[in-house]
Amino acid sequence: MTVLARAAQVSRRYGDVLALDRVSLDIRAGELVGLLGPNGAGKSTLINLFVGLRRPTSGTVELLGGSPQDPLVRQGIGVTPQETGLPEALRVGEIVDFVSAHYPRRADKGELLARFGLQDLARRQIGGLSGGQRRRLAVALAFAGEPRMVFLDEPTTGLDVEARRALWDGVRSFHEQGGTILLTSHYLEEIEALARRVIVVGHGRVLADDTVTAIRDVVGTRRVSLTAAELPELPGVLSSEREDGRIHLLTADPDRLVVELVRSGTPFSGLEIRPTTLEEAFLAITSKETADV
Ligand SMILES: Nc1ncnc2c1ncn2[C@@H]1O[C@H](COP(=O)(O)OP(=O)(O)OP(=O)(O)O)[C@@H](O)[C@H]1O
Repeated sequence: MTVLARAAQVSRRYGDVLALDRVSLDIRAGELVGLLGPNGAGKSTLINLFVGLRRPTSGTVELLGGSPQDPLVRQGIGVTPQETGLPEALRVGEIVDFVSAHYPRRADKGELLARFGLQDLARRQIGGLSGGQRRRLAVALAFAGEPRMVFLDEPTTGLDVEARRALWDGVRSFHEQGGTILLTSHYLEEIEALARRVIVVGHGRVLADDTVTAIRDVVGTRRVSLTAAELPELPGVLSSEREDGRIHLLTADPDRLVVELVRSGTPFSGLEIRPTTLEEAFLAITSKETADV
């Protein structure tokens, strides 16, 4: 299938900060892909490279078979950055006309607004919109030029449940008509609602690139921490580390682990079980895979 966006061994530095570290990935036509990762993981940087707002320090980025720096290539994409400032005095319909005028192909204004639940607001000034309505409008504008591919950086931040669903419906309908989308989120739940493929990034690297189901299994791990001199062999331990006299174990089945620990008669204290953060889960598993090789 045609590759619409490709990063090959891409690194990006901001001074001393290595925001992306040799990232390689392909997004093919018709895919809806979620980019998942904690704050500072490098998600926005990757989007900015794909849409031509920044250049890589090393490696190459391709967009629609050309360069993201080429304005003609960029006419084939739509973007909603994390933060947008829209002119307050313009009406909703006017800004849609203004943005569409930059593209050779234009979405039908009525349909576009309806797709994002904004059909009754075409004559409203932007200054009179609620925060959620503004965000939906900013996302709708990414679709104004009938793009082949759309990039959405945290599209639903600050939206309530209803507005989030309206936005998801809009994104889904574009995808059902064959559109390609890359969106970022901090939440697996959000990506799960939309995408099948999820790319997890942390510390500027791709930690996993898999189906949402596979990622969900990994993220479902728990961290069991305790103080003990020695531990016997325990079932289902994905990784273990010692830190300041404490032992931290990662497992998908903490109940079984604790039952076996008690059965073993090993003295321990200070037992704690908590969900792992996405980053912990992936870093532990990736470092385990590397150690196993
Ligand atoms: N213009 C910049 N100047 C200096 N450092 C930057 C700049 N932009 C990003 N960074 C740094 O690069 C790293 C990656 O940032 P990036 O915004 O890509 O992460 P992110 O995954 O999008 O985070 P968030 O979820 O918070 O938006 C961070 O350490 C950030 O501080």
